[in-house]
Amino acid sequence: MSAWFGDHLVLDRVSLTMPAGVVTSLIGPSGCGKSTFLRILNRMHELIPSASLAGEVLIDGEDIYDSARPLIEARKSIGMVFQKPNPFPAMSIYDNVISGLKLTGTRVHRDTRDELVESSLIKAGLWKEVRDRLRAPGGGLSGGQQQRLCIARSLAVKPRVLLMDEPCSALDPTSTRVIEETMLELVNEVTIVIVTHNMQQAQRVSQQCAFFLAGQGQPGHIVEHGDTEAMFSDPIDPRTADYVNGRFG
Ligand SMILES: Nc1ncnc2c1ncn2[C@@H]1O[C@H](COP(=O)(O)OP(=O)(O)OP(=O)(O)O)[C@@H](O)[C@H]1O
Repeated sequence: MSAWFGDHLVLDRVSLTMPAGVVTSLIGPSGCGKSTFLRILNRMHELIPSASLAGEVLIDGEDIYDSARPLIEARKSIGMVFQKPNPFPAMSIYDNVISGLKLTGTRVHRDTRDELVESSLIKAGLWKEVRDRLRAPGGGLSGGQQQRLCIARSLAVKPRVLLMDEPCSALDPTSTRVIEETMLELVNEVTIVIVTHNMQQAQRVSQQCAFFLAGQGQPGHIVEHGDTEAMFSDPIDPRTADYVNGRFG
């Protein structure tokens, strides 16, 4: 993929395979295009008026940008969780979980709705804390709980891929740990791609890692990608070594 804002090239011919059943982390200094890359993966980049792109995003060999494929299909199969938890604050916890179904036009029979809410909250690691107050507003939960509610909302649509843009950067260490555990449990059924500035987090949660970098006035590109452990212990490129060891960025 290449991506622009106006005539500013921000990603230059970036290519990455993110295998199913694997957590891939995207690391790199601020402004190198990680979030842009992530937003391209579920067609959110095109919501910005000046944004354009070239290339393709293949899932099972089919391009999500194929004009014959409805946009809603990509949004349903590729969910996203943002840096700042964004549940609907006045909406109940229950309704928050199923809100994505309405937005994507997914019909779920009344009888199975309770089950779906429960299973989504269990998968997001929140069920035990909210089972007795499902009708309370989502905005009444702590920051970490709200983020897990957002994960449950994404999971209720049964996505194949979950994109996470610095999902723990606004959270305390305990909530962060719970979300990291949730990610490791989910990865068997949902492929996860996470942007993180936290090198320990990248090492804890991801099996594959990609290091993005943009030189002065240059577009972002991938310097190196591969097995996370190898990238941290024995990187190929000296710039990767400097970054993962905290010498810049
Ligand atoms: N809406 C926008 N309009 C114009 N330029 C943008 C927009 N969003 C991002 N950019 C530019 O695109 C480049 C990549 O930004 P992006 O947010 O993808 O980087 P990032 O690596 O995710 O940064 P960070 O780690 O700080 O979140 C930057 O030069 C940024 O200024």
